Amino acid sequence: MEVRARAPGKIILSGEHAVVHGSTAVAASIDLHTYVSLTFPTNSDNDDKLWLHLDDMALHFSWPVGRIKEALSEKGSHAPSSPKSCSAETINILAALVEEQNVIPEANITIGAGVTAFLWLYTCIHGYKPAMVVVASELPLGSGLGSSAAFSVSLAAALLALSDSANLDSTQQGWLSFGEKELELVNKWAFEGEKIIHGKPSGIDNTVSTYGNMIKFNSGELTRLKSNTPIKMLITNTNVGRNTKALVAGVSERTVRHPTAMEAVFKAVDSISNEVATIIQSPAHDDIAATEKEDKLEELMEMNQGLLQCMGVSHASIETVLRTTLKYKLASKLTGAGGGGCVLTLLPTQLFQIRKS
Ligand SMILES: Nc1ncnc2c1ncn2[C@@H]1O[C@H](COP(=O)(O)OP(=O)(O)O)[C@@H](O)[C@H]1O
Ligand SMILES: C[C@@](O)(CCOP(=O)(O)O)CC(=O)O
Ligand SMILES: [Mg+2]
Repeated sequence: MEVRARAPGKIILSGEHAVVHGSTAVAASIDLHTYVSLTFPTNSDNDDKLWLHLDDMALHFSWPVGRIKEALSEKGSHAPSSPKSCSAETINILAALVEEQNVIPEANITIGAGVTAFLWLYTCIHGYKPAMVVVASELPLGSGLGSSAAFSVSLAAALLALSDSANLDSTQQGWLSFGEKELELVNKWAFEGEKIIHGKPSGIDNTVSTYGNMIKFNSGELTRLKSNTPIKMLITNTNVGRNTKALVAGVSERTVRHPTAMEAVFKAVDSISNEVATIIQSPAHDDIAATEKEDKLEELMEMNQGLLQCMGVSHASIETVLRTTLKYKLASKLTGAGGGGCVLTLLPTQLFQIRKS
């Protein structure tokens, strides 16, 4: 039997990093996904391996399930309905299982964290059962568009769909529908995956990837946002690679060095995010109101970008995009962890009419 799941990436409109320290943030899912297929071999296949194929990178892993069991010994736990954190000791054991495969090139070494997260989610949800898992993604990895969360959410969804504890309704054309309880479980497991990849995630990325649409997020609480006017954002990828875990740790270190100043920065970001959420949800009945709304959002994006610079997560490549878009009077901010990665630019609806006059 095969099950397939997909989960979207995201953009953060306001509040990245500060959200890790308790501030509010606003995020929206995007139409780029990570896809996971899970197949259990039939008895006649006589296969005792757990296979993982990362199609985009042409990386193929396979572990005899007995080898995983032996390495984890009593540390493994098979409890699909009780999401559990992976201890530092178990992360090391799983990372060693990944490393001994010797398939990840030095240049892509950060992929190891994703594969470690895979082994944790798989063994917790399915124990030591042979299976084949294939992953493919439309998202650029390590660019701020939440590939780590889309990976964790799509994986958790596929694994839970075929677990004993799943109680999913079949809808038309063979699709399974996840109810509120199941979505909550997917989100919790995905958060455990994100912890292995990010170190200290806020949970916003896995939450928006699980529930979709636009959300306001604060300390694990999500509020769904409804925008009644479209907001267009251009996403520019600087193509400068970076690692979320290192950037999040850098902000925490700065916070330890300058607690009072950083507290003020996080408080300002919190106000900005709440204002962004209010503006997004406010009605705009005509072009003038829509333009006013966009002007306010542009100003808040610039303010948020300034505060991200205070946190030390901007980058020369991001500044280049900011300067370039400013030439056209367009406002931009980094999105995700920064340090390279992607930049958002608001594209006003009246762009062409306004700029011409
Ligand atoms: N399709 C995938 N296959 C394996 N690992 C993945 C995949 N997508 C994401 N990851 C993991 O997530 C990491 C990138 O996450 P991160 O640094 O948080 O950036 P972002 O989430 O913005 O893309 C990768 O280095 C890898 O460990
Ligand atoms: C920096 C942060 O706010 C977002 C990270 O997003 P990404 O992994 O760069 O897509 C971290 C988090 O909230 O977990
Ligand atoms: Mg990430």
